[in-house]
Amino acid sequence: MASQLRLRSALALVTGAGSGIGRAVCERLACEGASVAACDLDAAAARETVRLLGSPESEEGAPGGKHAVFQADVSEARAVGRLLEQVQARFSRPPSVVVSCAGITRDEFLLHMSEEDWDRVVAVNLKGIFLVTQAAAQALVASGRHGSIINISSIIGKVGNLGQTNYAASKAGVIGLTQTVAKELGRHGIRCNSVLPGFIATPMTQKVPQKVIDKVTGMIPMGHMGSPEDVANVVAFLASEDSGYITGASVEVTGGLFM
Ligand SMILES: CCCCCCCCCCCCCC(=O)CC(=O)SCCNC(=O)CCNC(=O)[C@H](O)C(C)(C)COP(=O)(O)OP(=O)(O)OC[C@H]1O[C@@H](n2cnc3c(N)ncnc32)[C@H](O)[C@@H]1OP(=O)(O)O
Ligand SMILES: NC(=O)C1=CN([C@@H]2O[C@H](COP(=O)(O)OP(=O)(O)OC[C@H]3O[C@@H](n4cnc5c(N)ncnc54)[C@H](O)[C@@H]3O)[C@@H](O)[C@H]2O)C=CC1
Repeated sequence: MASQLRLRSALALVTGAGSGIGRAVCERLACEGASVAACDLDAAAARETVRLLGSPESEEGAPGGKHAVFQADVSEARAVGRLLEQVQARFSRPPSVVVSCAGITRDEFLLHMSEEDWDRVVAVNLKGIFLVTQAAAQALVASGRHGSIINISSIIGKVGNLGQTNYAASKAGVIGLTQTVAKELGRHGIRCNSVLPGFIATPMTQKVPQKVIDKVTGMIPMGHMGSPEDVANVVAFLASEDSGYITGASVEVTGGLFM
């Protein structure tokens, strides 16, 4: 019962909030009492997420509501700077929980991958997390507040994957970034951890060829794909004081895939 409101004093910024894992994270953190700043490139999708959060004060655009919607491209420095300014203006404080879920794939074998597809995936998945983490950390340190930063990497960042040189590199980079941030910010009471999901049923994996889905599902010790809620459960733990002595960790949520 205690875990149900362990985030009642938290303001959580979630990027990629408009779909899949990010939407599930928003729902779980709100369920545990957090106010949610739901950010996405797709503002309409983020608005739908906030609508789903259901508290009466979360009516879209309700001034002073418990939750709020923000639109930003996390790969753009100016957009991320504006995002943190807008969140602090709306809630009068920096987010104490920051969950970077925004991410894309542009899959292709190395021999045929375009520079553009390399650049875009790294810009969103890695540079985006750098920009959001830096802006949020600067605000927290300036205010003397503690915080928990959770970056969504992937098991692919650990083991690689056919057709994903760009994605694998970006997700491996997230792990290294997270460990370094943990080293630098621990003395400020700011924790930083990575979550490495496996094969999770979201719009992102719906694009995977069925023959590949069939191959990988048979490799998962638990025998099935994971759900966005499986990831959100772990994010909520890392966001809360129940993980208060955990930082720099990479937590795999994979059903045992590639353990
Ligand atoms: C030995 C089985 C190992 C299976 C491992 C699968 C790993 C997947 C777990 C992912 C967990 C985390 C996921 C995540 O973080 C979120 C995502 O990134 S979801 C997207 C994941 N993307 C992929 O896995 C890439 C899938 N492949 C493709 O999209 C296309 O193949 C690609 C665009 C790269 C190339 O298309 P095309 O030129 O049309 O070639 P084919 O599709 O016909 O493929 C040729 C051949 O290669 C096999 N193959 C392709 N990708 C994979 C792969 N990832 N793992 C294993 N095998 C792959 C494909 O089945 C074909 O085999 P044939 O025997 O020749 O039919
Ligand atoms: N689905 C899976 O199997 C796995 C997903 N992940 C990671 O989890 C995170 C969430 O993935 P899913 O929910 O599956 O994907 P999704 O495609 O359902 O959601 C991604 C969200 O990010 C948003 N987004 C994309 N580019 C953006 C940008 N530049 N700025 C702001 N928002 C942007 C999209 O609009 C979308 O709402 C991603 O980082 C992904 O790499 C990691 C491992 C496995």
